[in-house]
Amino acid sequence: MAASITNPLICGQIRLQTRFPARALGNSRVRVRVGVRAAAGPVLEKKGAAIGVDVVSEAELKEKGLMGLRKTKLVCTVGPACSSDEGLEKLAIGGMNVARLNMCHNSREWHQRVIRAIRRLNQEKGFCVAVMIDTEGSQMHMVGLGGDSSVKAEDGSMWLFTTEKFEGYRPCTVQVNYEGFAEGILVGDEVVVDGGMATFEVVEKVGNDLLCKCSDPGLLLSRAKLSFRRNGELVGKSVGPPTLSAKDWADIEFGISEGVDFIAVSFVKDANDIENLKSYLSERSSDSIKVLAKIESLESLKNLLDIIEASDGIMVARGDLGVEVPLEQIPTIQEKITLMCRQLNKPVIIASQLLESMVEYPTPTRAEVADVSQAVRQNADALMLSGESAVGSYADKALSVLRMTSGRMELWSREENQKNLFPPQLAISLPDRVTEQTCNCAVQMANNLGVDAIFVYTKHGLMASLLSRNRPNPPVFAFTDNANARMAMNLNWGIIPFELPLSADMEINIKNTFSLVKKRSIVNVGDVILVVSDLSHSSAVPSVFQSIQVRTIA
Ligand SMILES: Nc1ncnc2c1ncn2[C@@H]1O[C@H](COP(=O)(O)OP(=O)(O)O)[C@@H](O)[C@H]1O
Ligand SMILES: C=C(OP(=O)(O)O)C(=O)O
Ligand SMILES: [K+]
Ligand SMILES: [Mg+2]
Repeated sequence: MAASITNPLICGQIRLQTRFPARALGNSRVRVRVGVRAAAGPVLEKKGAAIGVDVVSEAELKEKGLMGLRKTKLVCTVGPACSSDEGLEKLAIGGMNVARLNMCHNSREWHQRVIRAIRRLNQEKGFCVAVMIDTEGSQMHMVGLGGDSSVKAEDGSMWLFTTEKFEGYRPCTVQVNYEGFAEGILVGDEVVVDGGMATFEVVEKVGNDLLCKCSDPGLLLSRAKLSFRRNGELVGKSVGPPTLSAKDWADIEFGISEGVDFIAVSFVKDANDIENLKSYLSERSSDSIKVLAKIESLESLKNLLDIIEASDGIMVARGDLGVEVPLEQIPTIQEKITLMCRQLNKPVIIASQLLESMVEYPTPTRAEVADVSQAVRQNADALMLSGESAVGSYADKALSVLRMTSGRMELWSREENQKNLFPPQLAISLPDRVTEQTCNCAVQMANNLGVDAIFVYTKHGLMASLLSRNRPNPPVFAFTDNANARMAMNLNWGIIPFELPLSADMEINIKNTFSLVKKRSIVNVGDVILVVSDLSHSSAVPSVFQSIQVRTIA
């Protein structure tokens, strides 16, 4: 590995000394406005093709400069409120990096139309929106209440939990969706409804059913979630349906055939759930699809480290998580998961209720903006909208609130980032450790020198993600010749992916990309670029030659 600084004289110019400190703090050329230009978005011209960068990043760059580029990625759930071609285009213009399709809702034909519309927009208009499907997941839950939206369970009342199927409502009887729900359950165990809305004690096993006494009264909502506790501890995996149901597998098959970029797995229990899906994708030659684990159950919290290691990324699914654990624990769990993901170099999405009030209202609450800011401050890779974009009337505004709020917090955080430059060592083998160290040092150098951008040439996005992991001040432009890698990088903090043919000769790549980005005024003469690569350095030296170089756009 060689860390060579090309042309130190150019980089050491006085110009840099006077100009850089301000820039390193983001003061120069950066305008993060809180006003809303959101709904309309920037003026876009479709010319992304030759250099393989999306029109939205390019427009943002022209408007705000290199240091003003947004780092936090945005995921939008597509539902009836935004699924038209116009609705999707508005979200794309507004900065949606990933479209999420929740397979709980709507038909496969409906989802297929949306996926194809997104692909068409990407192709015809130069966006780069990745597609994520989110499995329904099989959870143990109540089945209907015969039309009632809720029923009250009184203290001491006796209830039958049964798998018998019937129409309508029978007093004090709860239908359960999963046949084997009572297997392994003992008299004295507790049935917990919606994480504690109401609790029952098992008094008798009657065939496959459970006779229970209400020990903590409360409301039962239709489709309320059921779990079991023994001596205060959750009763584990052997009880309840498998993580991926037959319908989920059919949805995954659909995702493979539509060539989606991400599959988010609901109610993951342990690393096996993820490993099974990944090996299936591999057998189907679809291992370019990234598998995200949704952390939304107590069980997943118990196996957190293994799950994160097994997956390609994590979603902190606060909606269901908040049903399983006391709400006051969610903020610390979120922070812990976010930190672990960064240490293990996996992108993390913070999801659910970020701007919940915007499902109905055109402005967020102060508390919601604070919650969004906190997630950005924690350095989450991505933020997600659910109902705000799927069914709300203000999808574009909600997206713009995410955009503006994250931009503002990123700017403020930049100064502080300097203090967190050294994450723990990750790799064990020497070659991997070299890559990791190269990226750590590169970011330290980039921040200290206050360079204008980091350029990385990457086959699968690994080096780009290792740079992103260090949360550098300047943007990371990741050049890849792999379309899947480009889409996957849509979830990585601070990376702007470019897709274009790469040569085995690094010098050619550097010359080519420098000239292309200059021609498009993405960078200007005099801009200082830190270049990182692990592609072979020259055709005369075919072996991998990792290097960090600092070059000036001439
Ligand atoms: N494809 C869809 N079709 C209809 N409604 C949807 C769709 N996707 C999401 N929604 C609605 O948007 C809301 C929020 O989305 P999400 O958080 O993904 O779902 P849920 O709350 O059901 O887990 C849900 O209440 C759901 O009704
Ligand atoms: C994102 C979540 O999952 P879903 O919307 O599928 O319930 C959640 O529970 O927060
Ligand atoms: K889901
Ligand atoms: Mg959920």
